[in-house]
Amino acid sequence: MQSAKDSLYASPLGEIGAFTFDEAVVKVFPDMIQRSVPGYSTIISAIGLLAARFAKEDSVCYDLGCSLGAATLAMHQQITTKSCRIVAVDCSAAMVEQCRQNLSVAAGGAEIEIVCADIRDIAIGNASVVVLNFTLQFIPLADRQAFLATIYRGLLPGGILILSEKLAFDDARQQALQIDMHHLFKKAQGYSELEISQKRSALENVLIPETFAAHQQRLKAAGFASAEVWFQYFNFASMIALK
Ligand SMILES: Nc1ncnc2c1ncn2[C@@H]1O[C@H](C[S@+](CC[C@H]([NH3+])C(=O)[O-])CC(=O)[O-])[C@@H](O)[C@H]1O
Ligand SMILES: O=C(O)C(=O)Cc1ccccc1
Repeated sequence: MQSAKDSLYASPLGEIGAFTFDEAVVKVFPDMIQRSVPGYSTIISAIGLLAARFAKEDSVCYDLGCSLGAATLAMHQQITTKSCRIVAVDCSAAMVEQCRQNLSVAAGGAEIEIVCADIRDIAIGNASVVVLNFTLQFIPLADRQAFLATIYRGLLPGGILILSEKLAFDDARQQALQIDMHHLFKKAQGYSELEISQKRSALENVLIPETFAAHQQRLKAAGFASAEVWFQYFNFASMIALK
């Protein structure tokens, strides 16, 4: 997936609008997410491995908030199960359009269906794998419990939810340190102080992180038997919830 360098927040912006997944973001998205999310590539690879382990015959693997289809592609490359289908969903028309182009190379193996829709509105059923890779954080807090309950109901017994999120911390010093370390990570990736602070403003009230404890509690309340972190790099974590 070739991509232009992300310089969307490099020049001073008079007014910083709320972050959206529009055409401008789509053009630079692979570079943006790679340089902004510590461990992103590691998580994508592991999603492929986990999908290969959990994908059941005649079941569906969902990639919810698929963006350009990186997790779908990883699952497609790793799944060897017969008659397994992958459904990739995103509500950004610009993302879905580019995702269709990116995934057109994925021939053979699991069939891929790409849907432009709000993930809160789709039917989820017969699922062996559900991926929410940095997507739940953009869903309003008030909708998160009901949405996870819908995912739980759509999963087959023994199914897996892979939930990756930017985390918050209850302890004030941890919260300050982890955010600081994320900003140092971004600086080391070539982002300037201005880019970091303008993007931070754009994400305010758009990307809402929660603590691991809050996620774990919600997952259990939705019905999941267990929920644990399998990967964390500063304030970015990926969790496994099992039905
Ligand atoms: N309600 C919604 N319905 C559908 N899509 C949504 C919704 N809200 C947000 N999105 C979509 O969720 C994606 C979040 S990016 C996911 C990365 C990807 N998973 C990856 O593995 O590369 C994460 C990030 O940019 O930090 C965007 O494409 C939104 O359009
Ligand atoms: O850039 C950030 O600060 C993030 O939290 C990650 C991110 C990555 C891509 C789009 C939106 C947020």
